[in-house]
Amino acid sequence: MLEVRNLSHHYGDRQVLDDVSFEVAPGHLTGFVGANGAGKTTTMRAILGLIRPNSGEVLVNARSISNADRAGIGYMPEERGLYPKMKVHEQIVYFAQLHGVDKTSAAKRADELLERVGLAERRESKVEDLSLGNQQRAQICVALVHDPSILILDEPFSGLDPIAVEAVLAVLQERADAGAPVLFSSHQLEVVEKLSDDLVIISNGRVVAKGARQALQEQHSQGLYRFGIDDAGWIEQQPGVTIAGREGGDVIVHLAGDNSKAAAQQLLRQALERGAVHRFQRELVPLKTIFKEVR
Ligand SMILES: Nc1ncnc2c1ncn2[C@@H]1O[C@H](COP(=O)(O)OP(=O)(O)OP(=O)(O)O)[C@@H](O)[C@H]1O
Repeated sequence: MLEVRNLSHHYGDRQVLDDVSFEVAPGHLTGFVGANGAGKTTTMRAILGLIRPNSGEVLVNARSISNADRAGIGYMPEERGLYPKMKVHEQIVYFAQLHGVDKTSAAKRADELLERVGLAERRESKVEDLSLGNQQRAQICVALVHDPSILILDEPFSGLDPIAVEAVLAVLQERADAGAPVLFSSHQLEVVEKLSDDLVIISNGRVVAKGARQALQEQHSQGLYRFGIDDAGWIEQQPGVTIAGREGGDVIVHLAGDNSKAAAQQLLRQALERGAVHRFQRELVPLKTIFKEVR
């Protein structure tokens, strides 16, 4: 378990982290989202020990994080740190060796990772000759080559095509399945929604929402139901019903009151009396909506 506890930090008289606390559970992919300048990179740097926060602490398995813990972190910094003139495979091996992996194992692991992220054919290319998306894939290999026990990734999916997103996700999931806590920041909310088990949302240096992604979505979706019915004109005339949206022939309704579950069943009965119901389900708001609500 990786835990950030009560982190606060100032740059000059500007407070950029204000009592930030959250946990990244082993085996979980935790999405870290927030607007530009919200404090994600600063938090990650504090975890890595690259800045010393004014107050607060970082814990690994309930103990203060040690240098050994930090050496075991796979970090993908926001400012990408590859050497442009170095060849891709050579570079990944070089970084693995910095983490104490012997050259033979590093070379083998680098080949495996390059294969996994679809970059094997470019192993002998100089980094500067790669497209930005491919440089990104190489950077991910660097973060993973020493089989890190914790992963901290600043925008790992930016600039990746959908196939590469899938490939990178599979590698991250594998590390998570091996028990690593994985924290990744991203502005691609639909990607975060798809990938993350847990969420931390930060706004102006404060954590404004956190927890299991599904639970957070459910919490923000109280009273929302989707009906697939041919004629929905009558539905908005019902007391306590407002139309929250229409999509692909479905109507999404919001049911007011504490017992929206019972109200939904009542509405379903009415709909069935009027004709066929092609679809009836609870509707989950997208992460984008939650993000706007809490920030
Ligand atoms: N070295 C620094 N000196 C002064 N201010 C800084 C420094 N680094 C970051 N900041 C400020 O701290 C705040 C938080 O920045 P941070 O990079 O942590 O945000 P972020 O959430 O990662 O943003 P983004 O999504 O744009 O990468 C910003 O207002 C930024 O300008």
